[in-house]
Amino acid sequence: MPPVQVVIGIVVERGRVLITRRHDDGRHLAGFWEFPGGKVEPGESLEDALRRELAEELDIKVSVRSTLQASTHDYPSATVVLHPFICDLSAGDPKPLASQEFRWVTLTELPDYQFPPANAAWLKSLADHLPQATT
Ligand SMILES: Nc1nc2c([nH]c(=O)n2[C@H]2C[C@H](O)[C@@H](COP(=O)(O)OP(=O)(O)OP(=O)(O)O)O2)c(=O)[nH]1
Ligand SMILES: [Mg+2]
Repeated sequence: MPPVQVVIGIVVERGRVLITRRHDDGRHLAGFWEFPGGKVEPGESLEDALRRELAEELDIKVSVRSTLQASTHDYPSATVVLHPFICDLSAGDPKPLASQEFRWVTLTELPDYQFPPANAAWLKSLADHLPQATT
């Protein structure tokens, strides 16, 4: 199977980042915290996929500031390539349309949340890429 391309939004607002919690439904990574996003559909650009996912999952619009290097992780079920985008919130108040809950957290608080193994490669160095102090 070819790798699954996944876009994720690291939405920054007033020194905090937006994280969402996956449903406790027994599916892949159930209950883990993550950054909103999802799988890129055929024919879609990465940025179009990001806008679609953030609209579908949270009813928000974002403007992209920068991207982080893509990272690849092998899960037992599939290989996933994560494409992280650092964004500003440009419109809307987040609603947890596809997750159990969302939170705005500082980078200092981020280690208190359990993220999927694929995020570990870059999560610790996230501060180096963010626009302002988020502690
Ligand atoms: N959204 C998101 N997915 C992540 C992160 N880290 C990570 O390993 N993943 C994995 C989990 C999934 O195997 C894969 C795709 O994410 P997803 O479940 O959000 O995909 P989707 O929104 O298209 O949802 P679905 O239609 O498959 O239910 O990426 C992350 O920080 N955010
Ligand atoms: Mg998703």
